[in-house]
Amino acid sequence: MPDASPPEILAAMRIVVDPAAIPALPALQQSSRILVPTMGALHEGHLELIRRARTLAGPNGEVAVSIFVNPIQFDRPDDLAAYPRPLEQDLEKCRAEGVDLVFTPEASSIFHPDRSTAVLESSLSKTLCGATRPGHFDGVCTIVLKLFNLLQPTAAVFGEKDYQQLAIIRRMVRDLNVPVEIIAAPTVRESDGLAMSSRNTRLNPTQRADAPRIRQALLSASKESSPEAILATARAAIESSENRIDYLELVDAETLQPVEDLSCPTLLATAVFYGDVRLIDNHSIRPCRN
Ligand SMILES: Nc1ncnc2c1ncn2[C@@H]1O[C@H](COP(=O)(O)OP(=O)(O)OP(=O)(O)O)[C@@H](O)[C@H]1O
Ligand SMILES: CC(C)(CO)[C@@H](O)C(=O)[O-]
Ligand code: BAL
Repeated sequence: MPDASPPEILAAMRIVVDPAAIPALPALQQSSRILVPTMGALHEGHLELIRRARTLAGPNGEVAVSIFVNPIQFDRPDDLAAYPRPLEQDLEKCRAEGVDLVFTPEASSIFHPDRSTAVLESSLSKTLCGATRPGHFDGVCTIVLKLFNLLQPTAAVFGEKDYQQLAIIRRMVRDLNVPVEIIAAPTVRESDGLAMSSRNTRLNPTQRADAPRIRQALLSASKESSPEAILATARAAIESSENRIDYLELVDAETLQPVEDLSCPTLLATAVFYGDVRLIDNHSIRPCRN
């Protein structure tokens, strides 16, 4: 019996707030659901992730986007309070990209008041952002696993701007046998090289004009031939009267531990404060030298 629904209704994007109302993944035709987890305030970086998901899902698969500012991954209450939440604009952007399902729950429906279980990663999360944002990646792993359990995606797309997050999610999926394929997408940048980030909107004009130095510094320093020279060059090029370096490290691209030489693929990674706005960026140094 043919479906009598008009095509515009068939194509409508579903917006789900209540976790209990998440539609099941149809078993036969729509066998894939590709999830893009976000905290909203969507920009071109997110939209590239969504386009990647759309391509992977194909015409019969589903693209799901979660928009949830996850309170348990914030180490500073002021950062959580100031996080931008332009939900209506986000929904319009998702519609324009052909997203099938947006999941945008309330924190109260996600976290039981009496919750006592979390996902803790104990190796990759000890350096870089994990060292300066205590508990951050426990919060990320816990919400991502909950999103996977709720939405049952076949695959999920994450950005390389959050390189450490991507590595930790891959580790979690491996260690806990989570049946979700993890797809990485490259960092999308403004025309002056600044990595797109929802927090960029909180920079004042002077800070915004200064911030591209982060990317320029990582690129120029990576031409140096020793870890010491790379770090010294990057530090000198990032530092300005507008900012404060939270961390700047050269780590093994796989273990995320600091390196003493350049014999393996490495990652030059930094977090930089402009006032109370914290920006991150990284640059992979390949191929192996020495
Ligand atoms: N510039 C970017 N290029 C590619 N992916 C990105 C970019 N910015 C964010 N992402 C990815 O989008 C997903 C959701 O990230 P999130 O919602 O935290 O956005 P964000 O811009 O990183 O915000 P912020 O860093 O201010 O928290 C993550 O997988 C993240 O890596
Ligand atoms: C993966 C994520 C959506 C979990 O809250 C968040 O850490 C982010 O936006 O990168
Ligand atoms: N994309 C990183 C999320 C956070 O800063 O909490």
